[in-house]
Amino acid sequence: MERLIDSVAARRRRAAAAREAGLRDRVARAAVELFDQLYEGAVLIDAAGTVLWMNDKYRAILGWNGMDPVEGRPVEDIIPNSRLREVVASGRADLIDIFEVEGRQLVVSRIPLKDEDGRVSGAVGMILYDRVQSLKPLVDKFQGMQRDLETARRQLADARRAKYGFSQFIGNSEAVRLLKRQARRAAERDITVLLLGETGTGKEMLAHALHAASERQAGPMVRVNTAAIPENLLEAELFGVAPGAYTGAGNKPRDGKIRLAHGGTLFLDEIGDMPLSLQSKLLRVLQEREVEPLGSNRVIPVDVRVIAATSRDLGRMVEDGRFRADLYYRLNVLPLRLPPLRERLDDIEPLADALLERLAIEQGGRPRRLTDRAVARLQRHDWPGNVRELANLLERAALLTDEAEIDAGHLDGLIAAGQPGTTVADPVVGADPVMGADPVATDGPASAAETVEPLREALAAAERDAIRRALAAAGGVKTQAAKLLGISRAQFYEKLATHGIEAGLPGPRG
Ligand SMILES: Nc1ncnc2c1ncn2[C@@H]1O[C@H](COP(=O)(O)OP(=O)(O)OP(=O)(O)O)[C@@H](O)[C@H]1O
Repeated sequence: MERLIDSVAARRRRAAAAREAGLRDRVARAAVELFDQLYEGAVLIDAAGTVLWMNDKYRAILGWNGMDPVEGRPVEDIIPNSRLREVVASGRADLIDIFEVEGRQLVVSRIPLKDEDGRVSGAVGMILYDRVQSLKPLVDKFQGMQRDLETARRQLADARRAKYGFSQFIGNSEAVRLLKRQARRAAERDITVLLLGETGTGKEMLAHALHAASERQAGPMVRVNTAAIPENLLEAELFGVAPGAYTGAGNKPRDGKIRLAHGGTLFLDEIGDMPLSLQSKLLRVLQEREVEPLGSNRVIPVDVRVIAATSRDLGRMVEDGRFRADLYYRLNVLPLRLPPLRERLDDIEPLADALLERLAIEQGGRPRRLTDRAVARLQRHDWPGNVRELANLLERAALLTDEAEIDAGHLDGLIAAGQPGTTVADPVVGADPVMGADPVATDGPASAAETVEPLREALAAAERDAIRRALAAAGGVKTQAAKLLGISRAQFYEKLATHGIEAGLPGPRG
């Protein structure tokens, strides 16, 4: 009885298998017919790369002699440079490609065929379109867009690459040599660095050099200037935005600068200006190494090395409750102090030479030289705006004279015009802006024409004066000073940088 049941079951299984095989056969034939009708050309190969079938249209495109069979021959014998064998080997489809046959550009598609066990048993190649010429405008447009995208990507990558190395950080004084030694050691360790120094002492430049000498040099270097970004935009700028986080946020996520620095260095400039409300969120990034975009309930892991910089006294800000103590200790792992220019007068000459060379490259012509008296004059100034102020002064001095040498007389007036408390009238009445007020360094009596200051200089001096007064009135608080002047915080910060004014120390110096 059991044997009878077994043989009935076996017969049923055989009948089902035969039905399935028949069905598969019919489907395969229908598919081949469909290929033949739908496509400009179609070819089928087996796992060994042998042609099993090719439709007449493909044969015609190849100019194949109708008498010669293509079946049973290696696919490359029939279609030179065919890539169907690669599709068999990889098991991956080439959904769309442009392929040249007999000098004609064809739009083709290659798809692997798999058996029930998922093994690749062959491949089918289809010519989707054989008149690529008519697609040329579209293809050109696409290629153009791809080129633009590549250029934009390259430019962005360049902008995010470190701009300076240690060798460009000029200075032979003991203080700078020590700083560079410490910075080189810091670069090798993947730890947080805090750069402390007055405005224009080279904090940003050193941050770039640290990144360039670190293991992260191939990664991005992303700078955020906390003081230059309005408070209400800073959170989104730093942490990013989830889709639809607020009205107008759009429906695509926007990466913040912290995320953009992933794998590289995040340079937080003017960290002392970070609003208290964001300080705790930043602390979390440093502690947990993850960032939570605005309006998101998801955290994203980030791998960044943080370099922070400030011209403020962060310790004092902690005492005054304006900076979180826990964030301060997180940042202050390795503090590096950048000495002001007045503490390293010997560096002025090499710095000035390098800056004049840079000017000559930018503006063309040969670099100007400084006379000994000019160097001595520069060394008598106390440089509240440090190297940036020196660079601005040399640029203006170079504009004032066509001579190859810049002498003390060219510098006196410019230095006097930049002094705190100088008003528009001062240079003409008190100190001569061109020939100078210092009798020791003046080269001779000035003519009336020489005492007239270019309007640009006069306006700049007036602006500098107004900024200094506002800072003094606001007790050094930038936001307040910007308000007094009726300009935005960002504009105010830019002006400070342009004039080389150190915001923390308003009023006369030296
Ligand atoms: N040691 C140096 N060698 C050569 N150039 C320097 C040096 N220090 C500063 N500079 C130049 O001086 C200018 C100001 O430097 P930088 O912006 O790095 O200063 P900073 O301390 O970051 O200023 P701020 O605090 O105002 O942002 C830049 O043009 C920089 O190239």
